[in-house]
Amino acid sequence: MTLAAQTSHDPAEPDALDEELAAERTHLESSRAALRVMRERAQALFATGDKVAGDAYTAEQLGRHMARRVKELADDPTTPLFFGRLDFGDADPDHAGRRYHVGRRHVTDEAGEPMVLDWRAPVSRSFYRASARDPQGVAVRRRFGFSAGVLTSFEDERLDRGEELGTASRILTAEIERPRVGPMRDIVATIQPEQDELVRADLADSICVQGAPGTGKTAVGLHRAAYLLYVHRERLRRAGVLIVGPNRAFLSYIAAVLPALGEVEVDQSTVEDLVAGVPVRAVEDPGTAALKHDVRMAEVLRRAVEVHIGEPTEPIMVSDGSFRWRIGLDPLHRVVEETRREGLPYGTGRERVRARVVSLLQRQAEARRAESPGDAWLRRMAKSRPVTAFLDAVWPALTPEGLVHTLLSDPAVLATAADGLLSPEEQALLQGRSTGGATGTKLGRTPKATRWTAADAVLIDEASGLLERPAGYGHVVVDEAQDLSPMQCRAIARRSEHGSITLLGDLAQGTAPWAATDWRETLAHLGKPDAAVVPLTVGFRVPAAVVAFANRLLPALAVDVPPAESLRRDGGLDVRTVTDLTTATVAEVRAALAHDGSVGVIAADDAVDGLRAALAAAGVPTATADDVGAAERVTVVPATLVKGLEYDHVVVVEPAAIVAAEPRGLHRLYVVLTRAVSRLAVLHTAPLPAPLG
Ligand SMILES: Nc1ncnc2c1ncn2[C@@H]1O[C@H](COP(=O)(O)OP(=O)(O)OP(=O)(O)O)[C@@H](O)[C@H]1O
Repeated sequence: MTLAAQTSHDPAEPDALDEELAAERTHLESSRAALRVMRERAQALFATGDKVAGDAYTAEQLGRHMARRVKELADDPTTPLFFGRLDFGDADPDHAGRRYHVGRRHVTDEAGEPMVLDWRAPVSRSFYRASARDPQGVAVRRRFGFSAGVLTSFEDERLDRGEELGTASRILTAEIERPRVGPMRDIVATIQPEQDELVRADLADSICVQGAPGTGKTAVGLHRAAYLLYVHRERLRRAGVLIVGPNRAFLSYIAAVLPALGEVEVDQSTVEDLVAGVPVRAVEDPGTAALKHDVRMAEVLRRAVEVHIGEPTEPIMVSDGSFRWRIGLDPLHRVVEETRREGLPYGTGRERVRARVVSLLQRQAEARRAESPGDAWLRRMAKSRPVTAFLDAVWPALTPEGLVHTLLSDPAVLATAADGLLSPEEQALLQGRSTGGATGTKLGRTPKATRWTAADAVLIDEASGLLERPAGYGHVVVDEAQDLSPMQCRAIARRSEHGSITLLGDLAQGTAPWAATDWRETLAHLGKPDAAVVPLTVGFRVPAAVVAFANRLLPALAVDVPPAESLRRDGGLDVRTVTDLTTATVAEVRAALAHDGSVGVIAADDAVDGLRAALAAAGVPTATADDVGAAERVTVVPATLVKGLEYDHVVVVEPAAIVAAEPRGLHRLYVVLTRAVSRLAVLHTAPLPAPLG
């Protein structure tokens, strides 16, 4: 094997370079050995954990902690332990003359000296941000090139001599142009300065990233999660971090990134799963769904809850066996009114009323007996029949399903709650009176017997938030956020009320009927109206020629987004009229398989099965989009599932059919055309949609 050692600006003797490379390899080997020792120690502690811990609870806590620690210290032989090095100059006050290797996690030797610094450590920031203009004390920045875990090259920038490569770095270029296979990988080695600024934003800051396809939004979101977990370990471990993605195929595509960065405890969910309080067993017409996702429904639901709070009509008389106690109407009015004014979630309010009633009883008992009744007495009174009957009259217990069930089934209840908010036609639509109940919610006599739709689940989640506040996350990353409905935003807002969010999206890729056209509105629904909207404009995925082709659609998409510039000058675009789509697809896939990398065939949803069958018949096995670990190199993906994914070679089959399949079909086509990493082939029999023709 030849060692392709290279420096960019400092041609030195090849022998010296080989020596340097050899030294770096030695450092890599000893770092790996040190990591092994760290892991073995953790494992040993894990094994003896229950012997050293005092009690079962401590043992379990310790066991869990050690299990996590062992996982965090896993070493993947195919990913390099470090990817960069910083040599500080003599003048730096803190790090004068020091040299640090920067990698995926801290590795220390037996004496506790650092061998590799975590990329998230404060010093490592200079690896991403130092420049010739602002060297931040760094004399030399070195980047390493790897192939299958073997260190093959390095590239130096002498920042102290004003040298800087920026995006001209050969190692960056190689990483970007690398043929893609399998799931998404981390980008720690090549995070760009403007991305790093977002990754390292303060935990308190909510931010919204508007970026064209392939500008690294998903990558930024995942790395920010990893960064925040590093800096605020304890707090975020308690509060939790959540990643929200558009569908399960996408989540499985990104699932390996955080574990590769040593972060194994992050929740990942689709919005649908986040609000899955009830099973979804019915499908809805788009019009009714859009109405249920409309933000006015939040107010309808709030009112529907509020009408349950009534006025006390009779005093409470309750006996404890020895005495009969009485609470008159006036104090009961005051209790209800005071609690109502506090604006608590309804369920919490009910318990607050109960507690206040009990404390009125307690005061009477104290006055009579000159001593305070015990806890058992208080509990008994709280659960006594007269107290519960009073609560049921003025503040009845509600369930979210019950509430939505009534709203969808009882015209009078809906009319009251929706008065001035929804037109009579809209109310009829909600209750399936205008569609004859052909699609949509299949109402049963009870909530349990009802077959709910996905939009019902969103309403039920809203109702549930009105009754009880859900446990929130410390930080939530929301990907493909342009497709969130106002009601879905509110579901996320409830879960991030006391935390911050990273919102990632591209208005041009909005395909939902309620897709955002202005980030400010989305942010307002998310409860973060003041979050900064930051653009990302450098594309790392799609070759320039393909971007130019896809961008012809932009004027027709009616969104105001900054155009992106592709870093990739390579790549190929081939748009062809064919006579038979199936035959042409099979031939195109065969040709693509001659190259390295993944092949994605993207077609209108209803064409997918046919294409898979044709490919199978031609001896080309294919995988489905949610099976990222599949051995097959070819995936056939329905257009509606391809958002956020990428393939090395993309074959788009019949764009006109993709556009015709849905109201925002042109936006969908824009998504579809921007999935290619190296080559895009567009095969069509029908004329191309107008903007492309
Ligand atoms: N700094 C970087 N260095 C190397 N690769 C990068 C960098 N930033 C992004 N990439 C790569 O570019 C590709 C696109 O990134 P990503 O999927 O995060 O983009 P996106 O903006 O979320 O795209 P989309 O809008 O299509 O969902 C990925 O393969 C990612 O690894």
